[in-house]
Amino acid sequence: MDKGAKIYVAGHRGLVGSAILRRLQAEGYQNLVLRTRKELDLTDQRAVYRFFEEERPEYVFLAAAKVGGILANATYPADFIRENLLIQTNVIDAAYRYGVKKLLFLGSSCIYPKYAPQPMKEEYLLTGPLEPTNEAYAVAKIAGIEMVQAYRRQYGFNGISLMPTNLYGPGDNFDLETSHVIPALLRKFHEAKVSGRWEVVVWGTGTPRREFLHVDDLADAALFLMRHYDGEEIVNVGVGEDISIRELAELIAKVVGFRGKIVYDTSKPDGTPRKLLDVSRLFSMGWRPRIPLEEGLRQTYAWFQAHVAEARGARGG
Ligand SMILES: NC(=O)C1=CN([C@@H]2O[C@H](COP(=O)(O)OP(=O)(O)OC[C@H]3O[C@@H](n4cnc5c(N)ncnc54)[C@H](OP(=O)(O)O)[C@@H]3O)[C@@H](O)[C@H]2O)C=CC1
Ligand SMILES: C[C@H]1O[C@H](OP(=O)(O)OP(=O)(O)OC[C@H]2O[C@@H](n3cnc4c(=O)[nH]c(N)nc43)[C@H](O)[C@@H]2O)[C@@H](O)[C@@H](O)C1=O
Repeated sequence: MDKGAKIYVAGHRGLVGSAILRRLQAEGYQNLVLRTRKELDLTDQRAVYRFFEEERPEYVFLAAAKVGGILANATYPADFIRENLLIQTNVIDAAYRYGVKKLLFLGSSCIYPKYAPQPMKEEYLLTGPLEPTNEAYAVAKIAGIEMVQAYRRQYGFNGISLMPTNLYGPGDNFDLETSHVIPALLRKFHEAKVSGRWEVVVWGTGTPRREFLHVDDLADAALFLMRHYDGEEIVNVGVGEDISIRELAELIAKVVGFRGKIVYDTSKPDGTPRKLLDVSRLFSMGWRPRIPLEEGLRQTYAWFQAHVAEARGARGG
């Protein structure tokens, strides 16, 4: 990917896409092709073909998808399977047809079986039943992995697939119904602190364990693999360590400065009991994450205060 290469970042306003865009811009890439969803709906196959025919990007980072936390996945499975199948099928096929040199597809750690041995190696894919709360999303992601591999085998198309663990960082979705746990808890603790409430409700039992990667580290890994990896095998992207939701809640309370009580709403789902990736494939290539969790949470909280809490305050929300 030379600095003049024409690069399409699909989903450049999302958590991951915006981090990849920041990183590309910081490294001096200027020939970037960007479209908002309003300008190009990636579920519309004809529009996607027209776009690739006109723009002819050389590299594609596919970071557009229907994404959400445990409750959104469990409540809207039809949207998750439909939109993700359409977006990824259209973009991967158009990339192949219109001569893209390399495409990077993003899966997720939820593609692995619910009770996979921990940490989860890439070869555990399709070895057991999935977690029901995100089965529709996971099946779409697994189809995307298969499609990238099939296009490599049949057509020699250079697509690679990354399986990131749970991500967080600036630009995340802070909506309490649809977000992932980190943005939800940052917001809940912040709002409790500023309004003087003494209790914060955390979903589930607090016992599930999750692994969290800052999105700037994910963007770093995405560029690293775009440059150095051309294989068919999927690659896990994570930090190699996990923590319980209870420990996470206590850490976020500390970061935000909330000193009240944390209560657990066990009517909400826990989801997969544990999701820790085996990252030895990626680490053996020489890549390492740089941002420790507490530092990443402090930086994300500062971003939330400046961009989300401030804007809501200004709107009186
Ligand atoms: N967040 C996480 O914890 C994880 C994410 N991933 C993967 O990373 C990728 C990016 O996720 P993330 O950045 O978190 O998601 P976001 O929801 O933050 O961003 C998704 C982006 O996709 C765009 N998009 C969605 N639907 C369409 C459409 N029909 N046409 C055009 N654009 C569309 C959105 O546009 P708009 O802004 O206009 O709505 C948005 O920019 C996904 O593949 C996801 O599965 C993997 C593991 C964990
Ligand atoms: C990235 C990943 O994200 C999803 O899977 P998940 O890991 O279960 O994601 P989550 O961040 O929503 O929850 C993690 C844990 O945290 C608990 N939890 C506590 N309190 C809140 C809370 O307030 N909000 C949320 N969302 N969760 C909470 C929650 O009950 C669960 O035990 C899938 O979409 C999946 O498809 C996927 O790819």
